[in-house]
Amino acid sequence: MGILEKIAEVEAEISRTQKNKATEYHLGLLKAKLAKYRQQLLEPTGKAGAKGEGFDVMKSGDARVALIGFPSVGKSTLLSTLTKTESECAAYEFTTLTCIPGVIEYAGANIQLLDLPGIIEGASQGKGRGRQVIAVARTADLIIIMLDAMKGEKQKELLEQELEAVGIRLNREKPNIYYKQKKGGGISFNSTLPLTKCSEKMVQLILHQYKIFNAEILFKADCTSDEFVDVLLGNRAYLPCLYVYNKIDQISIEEVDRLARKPHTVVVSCNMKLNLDYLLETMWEHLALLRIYTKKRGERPDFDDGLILRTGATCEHVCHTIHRTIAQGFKYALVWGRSAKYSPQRVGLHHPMCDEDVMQIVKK
Ligand SMILES: Nc1nc2c(ncn2[C@@H]2O[C@H](COP(=O)(O)OP(=O)(O)OP(=O)(O)O)[C@@H](O)[C@H]2O)c(=O)[nH]1
Ligand SMILES: [K+]
Ligand SMILES: [Mg+2]
Repeated sequence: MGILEKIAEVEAEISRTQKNKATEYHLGLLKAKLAKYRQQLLEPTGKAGAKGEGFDVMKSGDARVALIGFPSVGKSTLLSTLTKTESECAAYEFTTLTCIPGVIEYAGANIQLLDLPGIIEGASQGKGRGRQVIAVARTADLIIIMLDAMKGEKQKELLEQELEAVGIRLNREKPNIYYKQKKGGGISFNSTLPLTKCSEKMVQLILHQYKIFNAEILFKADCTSDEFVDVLLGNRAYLPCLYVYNKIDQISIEEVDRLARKPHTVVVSCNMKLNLDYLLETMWEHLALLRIYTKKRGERPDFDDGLILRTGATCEHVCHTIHRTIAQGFKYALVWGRSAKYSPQRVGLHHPMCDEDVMQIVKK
């Protein structure tokens, strides 16, 4: 039996099985099995083939945003509208057959926007160019799921399933579980709080299925067994996602209002250029990039020429962005802004920076 049939079989069994206390372990195990098969599907062992499968587009700029959606929802129209790049747009499906990069200049940052071919149901299993599109999506800092406002709900669900199936987790934190495989000593299981969605027994059964008999596990949050499997398999991508409903010129104002209130959602019309400014603003918020302004002693900072860094960046990251040798001669830095307890605060290399901080480096 091929891997696809195995997957189909387990999926069928999951949907046949009623969800209740008695079937809890059985279902948990089935889901762990499913995750295992999908893993095998994505990373065929031995032969190369999976590698280099994506479209080779160089990363450039400060961040990368990938446009994912069914055919003809308006992905290329959006790229052509927001960037100087033209990507062919047409009323027929699968107009775009490869990855087309464009650049959005916003708040002093260069954001790479990638137009991609439309994907369809079954993409994660290799239908159409789905696998390649998804491979690119994994490399993005933000995913935009573009939807046709007329058929958004169904499309949204299907796309989420496709991305989920290949280990992409949208708008979710990495589960707070410590896991380490060991050479001996059996399974050591602990949790820092009472667990309501998973249990030691469940974890043992799952590990058994993966033929793991020695490991250390510490649940630091009330996670589910699915989340444990995610940590166990390890190659999950936790990415922010924005849902963009396009073609709102085609639906009623009440419907526009309803869609606009959903979380992580922006409604637009690319053809009519409606709400695109708000889309850029929300995109920027979801990327959560930091703008850091440096200054020399006795001089004013240059607010037109900031450095762009990622969330979680420290003083050390700022140094590296300026030049790779700066951190070596670093004594301390003075920081003005939201990350400082008082302005200026004297900080070390590990100081976490905030958006729009001003920094002055003092050398040894
Ligand atoms: N009514 C309406 N039509 C739009 C809007 N934006 C795009 N379209 C139309 O939708 C059709 C498809 O647009 P594309 O940009 O080619 O869509 P795509 O998602 O790139 O499609 P593929 O590359 O085939 O996956 C074109 O005929 C566009 O003119 C919009 O805001 N409103
Ligand atoms: K199209
Ligand atoms: Mg297109």
